Amino acid sequence: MSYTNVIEARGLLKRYGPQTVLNKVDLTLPPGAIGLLGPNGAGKSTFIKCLLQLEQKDAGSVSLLGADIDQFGRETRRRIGYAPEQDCHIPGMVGCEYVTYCGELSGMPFEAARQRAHEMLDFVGMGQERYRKVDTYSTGMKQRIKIAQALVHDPDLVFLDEPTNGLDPKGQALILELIERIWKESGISVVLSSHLLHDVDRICDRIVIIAQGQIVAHDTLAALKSRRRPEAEVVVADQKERLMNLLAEKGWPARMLNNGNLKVEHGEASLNPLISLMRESGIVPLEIKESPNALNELFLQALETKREVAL
Ligand SMILES: Nc1ncnc2c1ncn2[C@@H]1O[C@H](COP(=O)(O)OP(=O)(O)OP(=O)(O)O)[C@@H](O)[C@H]1O
Repeated sequence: MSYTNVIEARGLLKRYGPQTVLNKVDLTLPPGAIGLLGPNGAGKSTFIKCLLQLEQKDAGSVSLLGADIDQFGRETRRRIGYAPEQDCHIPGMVGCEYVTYCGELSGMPFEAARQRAHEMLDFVGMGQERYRKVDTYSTGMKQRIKIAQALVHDPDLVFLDEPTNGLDPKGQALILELIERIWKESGISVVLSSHLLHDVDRICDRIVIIAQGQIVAHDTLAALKSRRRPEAEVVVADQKERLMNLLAEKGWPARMLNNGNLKVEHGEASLNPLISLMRESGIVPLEIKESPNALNELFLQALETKREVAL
């Protein structure tokens, strides 16, 4: 089946008891490296599980790779890989046996599955450890073997749920490098779920921010990074009241932040008019900071929403 979008969700609703975890999510995603970003408990894993029919949705429709999951769920799953957030290995099994077995579960004949398993274990950088029981692996190795099993059947789309969890910065960087290659070198679309902005910022070309079961932002990384609110934070040592008055005369709303700095909605394409105003008035700024790009700002807002709900 041909497709333009790898994921299309319409009105996706999921409740656990009284809690609405996905609140009528609408989302259309073309092929690519997609970052699903949100604070802990935002609903990322539940979203992935509902798409993969590991959890039953309460309402809405979903198409993956152009096929409605309610009609073609089983067939579609063969073309999709999944590395869950939790450990998913089979206790007592050796690494290469386990990945081979996952290939067979996806319908591959044993020989083909074994060959492809070794290729994927090479890809994720597993050496002789592949002949050891997975139970003895370090966290980094377990994350890598989860990626190998998700790719063994050569899917068109792969979901990686928090694949950098529990890793030190070096381990995180290694995993992110691997994930970047999945899309760039193999053309397999990747949905990378993370609560870390840095993860998705580095390697995803499209970002979805989810908070409290709702999509709060969805755009290309480039668009989110270039979108800036015409605001600035001004640090001045004195004359704050005078500056506030000058800004009000100019028609630029300003407010004093808790740290004593002034937040100015200057509405201009650059900081130059604000700098000129201050220079002409003889007020010397210690620093003028542009507002963060939309990606940072939206993610901070998502974190903030989460915190407010927790209080
Ligand atoms: N099986 C379940 N039964 C009841 N509540 C659940 C279940 N699974 C998840 N939840 C709740 O649904 C909400 C969303 O959880 P989910 O795991 O989807 O979030 P997440 O964004 O993946 O978070 P994290 O980054 O911590 O993995 C949370 O409040 C969680 O407690």
